[in-house]
This record gives sequence, structure tokens and C-alpha cells, in this order.
Amino acid sequence: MAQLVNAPPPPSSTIWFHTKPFSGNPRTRMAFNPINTTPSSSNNKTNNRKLPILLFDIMDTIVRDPFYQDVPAFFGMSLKELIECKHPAAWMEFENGVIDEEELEAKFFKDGRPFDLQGLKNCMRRGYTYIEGVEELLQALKQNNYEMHAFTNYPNWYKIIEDKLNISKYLSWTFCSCTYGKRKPDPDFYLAVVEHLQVDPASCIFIDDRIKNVEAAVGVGITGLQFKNSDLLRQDLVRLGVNISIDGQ
Ligand SMILES: Nc1c(NC[C@H](O)[C@H](O)[C@H](O)COP(=O)(O)O)[nH]c(=O)[nH]c1=O
Ligand SMILES: [Mg+2]
Repeated sequence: MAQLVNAPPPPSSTIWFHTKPFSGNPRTRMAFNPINTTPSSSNNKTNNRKLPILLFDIMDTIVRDPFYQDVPAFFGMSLKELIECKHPAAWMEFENGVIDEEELEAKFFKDGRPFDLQGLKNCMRRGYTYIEGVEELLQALKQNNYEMHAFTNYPNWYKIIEDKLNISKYLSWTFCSCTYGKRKPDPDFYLAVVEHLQVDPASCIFIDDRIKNVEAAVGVGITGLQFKNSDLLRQDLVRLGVNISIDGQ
């Protein structure tokens, strides 16, 4: 199964959750205790807000990241060669909203060589596709009225993803590094998310392919799931009491 990240691995039919309501210093790691996830724990509603709130990483969780194959091929290089000549910080600065697209173009490569920026954007657009089975899962979650948000490290090129895949049918692009000026796994980004949502962190489930990002979520009291594939994610969400049944099926 995909990895459920909180404390020790759970015995079967038991999930490890925070059991105390969240209070005090959100940086404090709280003890985890096992509770049974029975059907009565699903469809949990507080003040008419359906819980849990689902926070999704985007790249390589919902959408295939073209960086690892398509982008090196676009430049006629291997990934290793590309990383060796790329500016070490430019992309991160772009993701943090510190530099804009024009500045990225000027410093994408360490030596400042020119390149076809529009060609690169077109290449990335072609490479953005839903990861197998994920759109169907988002549809089922949407049909069951779950509140869902993107929680992603990405520059404003997330708008290219949205333009192609229309992910906002399912979730809001609420938490993007380029608008918050923070990147996962910075705990302050997670705290800003919880603050914005005005919700107990234990009422959120965060799903991300990178274990470091998941661990950071758990560090502030959010339940974390490491994404491996859509089938395992389905199983884990069901184990956490999330309803993904579809009308008539
Ligand atoms: N360095 C460049 C990347 N890197 C790929 C990143 O992993 C990705 O853009 C993002 O940081 C994913 O974050 P998350 O953990 O999934 O939220 N990608 C590029 O397109 N260009 C680069 O120069
Ligand atoms: Mg990712």
C-alpha cells in the first residue's frame, strides 16, 4: 500500500491519527494514537463544512511533471547535463514568485545563453497530463462534496496546467508557492495553509509524492499520504474514512 505517514506503521484496519484537537504551538509534534476507522467516521461534518479537507500536491501527484524527460529532450540533453548547466536557483526563485518569466529566461542557464522560452512553455504544456486514474478519483471526491485545494510548489505556469487540464473543476488553486512566497517543505507554508483554512490540521489530509513534503505536513498535525499511484491512493483514502463511492455504482 502507499505509505501512510504518521508515527509507526499502522496495524491492519487501523489508521494512525492525532487524537487531540489541535491547539497551542502548531509546530509541536503531537502524539499519535490509533483509532478504528469505521463508516461512521466518514462524512464527518463540522458547522456544515465537510471534513476532511483534502490538500493535493500537483506535480507527479495529479499531473505528470514534464521536467524530467520532456524538458531535457527539448534542449537535446540528458537530465544530468541539463542540471549541470542550469542556474541552481532560478527555477526555485520562479516558483517562489521572486523572479518573473522574463528574469527566468535571462538566468535559466548559468551562462545566460539564450533559448526559445515559448518553445519550452509549449513543450511543458504538451507534457502536462493527468496521472493515470487520478482524474476519475478527483471526480468521485468532487461528487461526494469534499473541499479540495492544490498545495503546490509551482510558478505562475500553473495557469498553463489549468488552461490545458481544467483542474479547477475539482479543486481550487489556493496554495501555490508563487503566491505565498514559500515552498514545501517549509513548515511556515503548511501553517499558512491551516491558518487560511481556519481548520484543525488533523481535519486535513495532505497527499504528495515527495516523502519530505508529507513528513512536514505530519509535523504540523496534518494527516499525510505519500502518493504512489491512484489505486493505492484510493485504498488509503477509504481506510481514512473518505467516501469515494459514485452514484449508481
Ligand atoms: N528545476 C526545474 C523543475 N523541477 C521540478 C520540480 O520538482 C517541480 O517543478 C516542482 O518543484 C514540484 O514540486 P511539488 O513537490 O510537486 O509541489 N521543473 C521545471 O519545470 N523546471 C526546472 O527548472
Ligand atoms: Mg510533487
